[in-house]
Amino acid sequence: MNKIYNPKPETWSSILERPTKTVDDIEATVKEIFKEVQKKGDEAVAKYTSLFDGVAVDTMIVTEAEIQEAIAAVPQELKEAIALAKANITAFHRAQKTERVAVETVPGVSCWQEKRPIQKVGLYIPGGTAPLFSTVLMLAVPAEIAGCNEIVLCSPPDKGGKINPAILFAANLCGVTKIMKVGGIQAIAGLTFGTESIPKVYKIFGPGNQFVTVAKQLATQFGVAIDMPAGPSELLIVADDTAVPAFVASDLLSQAEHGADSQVILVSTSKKLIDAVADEVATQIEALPRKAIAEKAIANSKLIYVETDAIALDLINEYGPEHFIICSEFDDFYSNNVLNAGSVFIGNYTPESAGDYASGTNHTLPTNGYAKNYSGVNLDSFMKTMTFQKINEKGIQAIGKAIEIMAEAEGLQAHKNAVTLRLKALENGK
Ligand SMILES: NC(=O)c1ccc[n+]([C@@H]2O[C@H](COP(=O)([O-])OP(=O)(O)OC[C@H]3O[C@@H](n4cnc5c(N)ncnc54)[C@H](O)[C@@H]3O)[C@@H](O)[C@H]2O)c1
Ligand SMILES: N[C@H](CO)Cc1c[nH]c[nH+]1
Ligand SMILES: [Zn+2]
Repeated sequence: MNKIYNPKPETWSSILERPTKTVDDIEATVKEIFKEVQKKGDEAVAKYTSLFDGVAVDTMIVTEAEIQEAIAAVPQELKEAIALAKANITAFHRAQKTERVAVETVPGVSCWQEKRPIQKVGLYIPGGTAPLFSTVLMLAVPAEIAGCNEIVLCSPPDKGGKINPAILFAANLCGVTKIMKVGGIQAIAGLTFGTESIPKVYKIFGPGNQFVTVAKQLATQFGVAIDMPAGPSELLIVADDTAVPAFVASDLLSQAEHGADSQVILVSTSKKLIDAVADEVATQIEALPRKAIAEKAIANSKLIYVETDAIALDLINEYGPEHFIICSEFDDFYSNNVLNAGSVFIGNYTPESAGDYASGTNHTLPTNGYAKNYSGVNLDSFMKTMTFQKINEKGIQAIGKAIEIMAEAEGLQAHKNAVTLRLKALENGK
């Protein structure tokens, strides 16, 4: 791992550059696939599934028989673990429901705000190198709590043309209404335009590799909303001598094993800790089944020494990590002052994996610095906020004049008239 000591602030952005491909590299492919799916529907989707996933599927739609087969195939122990995770995710997301906000701004003018579910949502579940059934819980649980009535799930088929049984089990458990064997750019294009088999949706959710992430961003140009750009996983840990090097190394490796383009960073005010963590990473990586993947991510990763916690905090806020672990004597300082992070994990006994699976928080989070301007998935992601107003005679008399003056000043006579007619009617006692 690269050790960097006291980097000057002007070098931070190049040191902290993500290893992901730039959007330009992928955009041309995404555009071409979108065009073809829009024109040819299922035929184009099947073509790209065969090209990128190396399999020809008879029908993209998962049947009830396949779901029942999957339910039978999932071991009882895993079913119980999924049930525990689902209960915690449900508890945390249900608690995010908010009351109606109502204010009488002036007597006779009532304004209120209410939330409504997004009716049709598409959930993308990654399946390229690992079948992320935990992501089903993270997306379908809040979708169901919000009251979305069409929940379409897409995930890439394996070489045998099947979706991992745990994904199907979790989807069935969490109220998904339609499951499709399709992944990558072609899945996002299908959800954007609709095909003979894939329903067109209003909003697309879920993480994925760079192809999926760029495709989601392009989907927004065709009127579909997305949760956020949630690309290759990343983790930044700030730790000092109160941290346990073996724990810190295990957390770094947990995100490094996601993909070669994942990025993990340690920031520390202790050179001793940096050395101990580097040794631990070298030892622990040897035993990992996904060592080859983790090694590539670790090669891009950094161990950064800084002199003070204040400098560390500035660097962290500039980076805006997807996940931020704090193992420091000054954990309050970091948790109170961090501005840019998708999800924060505090203390030696809060591994990042807890948020990935079962603490209750959502693991679908902004990457690539988007934690500066996007939230992770939460209950509100599946809802729209609508405002209402009801004005009585007294109310329109209170604000009518101001509206008339403002409409006149904007040169919008019809706007003014809509008020003037009412005010006159009231003056005339109508
Ligand atoms: N940010 C988050 O919240 C979060 C959560 C979970 C996972 N992740 C990330 O999700 C990613 C999952 O990636 P994955 O690859 O395992 O699964 P994936 O399902 O995202 O992507 C697999 C699909 O990519 C397509 N593809 C592969 N190579 C291609 C190419 N050369 N051209 C066009 N399309 C191609 C194929 O259609 C394949 O089905 C990882 O990077 C992981 O770090 C992020
Ligand atoms: N760490 C991933 C988000 O970046 C989520 C995940 C799912 N399974 C394991 N991890
Ligand atoms: Zn993870």
